[in-house]
Amino acid sequence: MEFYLKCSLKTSANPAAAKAAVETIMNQAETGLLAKGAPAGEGAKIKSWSLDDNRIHIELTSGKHVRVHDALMRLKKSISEALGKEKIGVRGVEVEKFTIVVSSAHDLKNKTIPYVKSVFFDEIQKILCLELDVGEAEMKNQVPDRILTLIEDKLEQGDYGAKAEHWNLLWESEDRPFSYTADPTEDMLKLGWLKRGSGRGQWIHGPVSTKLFRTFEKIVVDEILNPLGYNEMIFPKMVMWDIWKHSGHAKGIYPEIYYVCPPKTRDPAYWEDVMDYYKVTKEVPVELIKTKIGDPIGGMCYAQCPPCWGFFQGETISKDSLPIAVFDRSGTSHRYESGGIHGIERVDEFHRIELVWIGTKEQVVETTQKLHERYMHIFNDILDLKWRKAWVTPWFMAQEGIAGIAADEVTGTTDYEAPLPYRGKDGEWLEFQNVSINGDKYPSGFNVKCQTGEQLWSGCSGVGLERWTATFLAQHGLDPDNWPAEFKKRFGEMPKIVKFL
Ligand SMILES: Nc1ncnc2c1ncn2[C@@H]1O[C@H](COS(=O)(=O)NC(=O)[C@@H](N)CO)[C@@H](O)[C@H]1O
Ligand SMILES: [Zn+2]
Repeated sequence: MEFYLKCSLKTSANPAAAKAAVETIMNQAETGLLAKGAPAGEGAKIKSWSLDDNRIHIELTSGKHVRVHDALMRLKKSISEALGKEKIGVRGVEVEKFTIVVSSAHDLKNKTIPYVKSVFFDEIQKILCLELDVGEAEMKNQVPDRILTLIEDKLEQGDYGAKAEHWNLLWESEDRPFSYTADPTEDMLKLGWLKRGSGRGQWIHGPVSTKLFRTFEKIVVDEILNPLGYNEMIFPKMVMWDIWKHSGHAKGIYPEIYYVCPPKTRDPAYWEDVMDYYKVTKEVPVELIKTKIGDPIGGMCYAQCPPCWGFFQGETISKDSLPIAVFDRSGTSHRYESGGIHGIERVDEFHRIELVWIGTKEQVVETTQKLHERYMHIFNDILDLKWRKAWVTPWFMAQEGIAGIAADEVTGTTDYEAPLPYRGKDGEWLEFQNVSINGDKYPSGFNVKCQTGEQLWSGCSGVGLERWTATFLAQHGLDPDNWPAEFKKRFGEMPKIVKFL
């Protein structure tokens, strides 16, 4: 990897008066200024420098240590001091050429990258040459470093063939016969348990399917949350960009967010023309409305746990408060899912119980283990499911568009999956929930510290109620007489169904 920078420092007057001082700085730089922080001999190098009547021209090269833009800032600081003594000021930096060369087996697919003027792939030398379009501000703000990281991620994604999901079987329950093999959503519609909402991937749950959701929720409360001491919180459901910047979601969830825009003003007079248009035409003037709403402030709840970190952000948590175990079930999550008509197993608006636990690495690993044990009890002894667990790409990496698995063998996501008999013997299994150890990602992302100074870790688990319902009914059918006794007794009486004529 090689960085190259050709630039000049603009001076308020002819720098000739300080030539000797500049010469000394340049001569000592490679063993001093530009070597600091780099392994021996791997600092930045000065390829050339010269003075003219109001500029100091500099050419720099570097490897990945003391990169040329950092090297320039160091030189600029020291030259400014020297020029200052001659009452000459440095008036900024002009970049003539900034290139980064990295070795690469193949070209980049998408070459439009912010602040990148051109991308050239040399097939023979197997190198990728990037020409950047950056100024002093971008160099100070480490934009070249982020561009390099982005390129390395893209090249790696290319190797994985985009999003190759990682999947390793951990455990599978006993096989069991399935007496019911129809699509539960179809039968729920026929029986009037639910109806499609008017929104894409949206459902209206009648009393029966709602009671199913609430029974699953009650099982989670009675079998997990109360016994393990989880306290309920209410996480915000409209998520601001700032949260997703800290959680990492701002790197990759744009294709699936339901965006939220505020009105430009709440003054009714401003909206009168919209109201009049509707009253006269009975049509909502969407084009007109688009001119009257502000920029998106964020989006509807997507991963459910990120907004809870606003509660801990910037704090130091006392040792005796750890481990923290909380959950949220205060509202819906929204994802602009893939097209096509799905049953309730894949919806745009869904209901999830999100568990979050925070502590030292040991506490988080122990809490996670206890959770897996409780889920094992629920799925085997109460819901009597056929199901399995698999170690997969951590959910937070997948949501940042990164494939592969986490660095250490502890951080990662366990997907809970079940077969849906109506999909047939080789049908795709459905992920009905997951449990993740998220490592230090969120405490670091939100700057949350522990009184003892140990690195905080966290975990989370998303219980999808549509997914539990789809799985449970797909395997047991809609007739309560065929439901496992342990579930049936918790469900109780079937609610009165609204009859449509
Ligand atoms: N489109 C969807 N429809 C129904 N349920 C969904 C949908 N997307 C996710 N879920 C539910 O939410 C669970 C967790 O979603 S996840 O993206 O895998 N993981 C996260 O977002 C983590 N924050 C844990 O919730 C899934 O296992 C599933 O049960
Ligand atoms: Zn989560």
